[in-house]
Amino acid sequence: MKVTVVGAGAVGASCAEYIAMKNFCSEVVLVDIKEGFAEGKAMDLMQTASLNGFDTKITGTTGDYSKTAGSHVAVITSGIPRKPGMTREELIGINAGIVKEVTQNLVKNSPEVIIIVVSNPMDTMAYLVHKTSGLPKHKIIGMGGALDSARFKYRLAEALESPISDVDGMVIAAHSDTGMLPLLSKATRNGVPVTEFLDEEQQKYVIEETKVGGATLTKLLGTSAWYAPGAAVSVMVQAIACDQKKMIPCSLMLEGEYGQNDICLGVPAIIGANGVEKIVNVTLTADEQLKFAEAANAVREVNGDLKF
Ligand SMILES: NC(=O)c1ccc[n+]([C@@H]2O[C@H](COP(=O)([O-])OP(=O)(O)OC[C@H]3O[C@@H](n4cnc5c(N)ncnc54)[C@H](O)[C@@H]3O)[C@@H](O)[C@H]2O)c1
Repeated sequence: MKVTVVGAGAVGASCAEYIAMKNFCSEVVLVDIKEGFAEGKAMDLMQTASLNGFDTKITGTTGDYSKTAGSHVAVITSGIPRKPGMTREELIGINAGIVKEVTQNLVKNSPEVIIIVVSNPMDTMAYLVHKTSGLPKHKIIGMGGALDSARFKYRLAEALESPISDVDGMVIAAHSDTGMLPLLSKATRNGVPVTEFLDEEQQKYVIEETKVGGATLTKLLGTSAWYAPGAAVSVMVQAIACDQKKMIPCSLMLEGEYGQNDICLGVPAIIGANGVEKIVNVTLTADEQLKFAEAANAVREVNGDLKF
């Protein structure tokens, strides 16, 4: 299995590192526009191979997409990250051009590729890839829900004073500070609804801290986070590479599911060798349905700024 990661910055390199450490891919190609940067990151990572015990071959290239030919999966992390105080939506002007160009280069060299979109504003960038790549819809997957769900579980475990492995939960809808929908009604500790353990104030805290999870880190770090985003992507790549049929919330093109059409939004899906094997319909409460629809309206407005 050959995987390309475009953008050898913070998220791209972290993603390549986690993929290699899990040792399920034969090759990871890093691509960046900055001269020598991807080559340098690849060499540094390869020098951890004997220390960390992996056999995945990592190479780097400055914009030579012929080196990516025959990739099964490609991850797009190229673009600018947000600075403290910025929303993800403010990145659209620069990132849309980058994502469109990168997509064309990837598809030209790997016509069968499955693309995982990470660059922000992610739901809109995933929509852009649908509109410009010519790939079937099951081969375009936006990464947001996997990360946001991990942040939700972190906050749940904190409030429950429990180990994270006791906790399960999922975040759907938009990958934005206001449009995220942590499904508290379905979150559990060892199968018991968390609502049995947490009072209303604790529940509100978990939801609000989950939604601003990225902004909290951006304020602390001066740029957006990379470890958890990289790990989240690696879980998705592994689900495809190993045909795991894992249920992961991803930003997918909706055609009637959850009452929406012609929009990419986070919904639970089965991820396997074909990319998206199936979108899973879960029953939402009336309040969750309303919030999902509001998130869709906001993403649609951002999509309106795209020029194809
Ligand atoms: N979806 C998510 O959950 C999530 C999480 C974290 C970050 N992000 C987004 O991922 C993107 C990357 O974040 P980062 O922290 O790694 O940023 P970064 O600045 O560390 O890395 C981005 C890299 O992209 C490269 N690049 C720019 N234009 C390119 C092009 N045309 N071709 C190839 N490479 C190009 C840059 O040279 C840079 O090395 C940002 O848009 C960020 O907002 C998304």
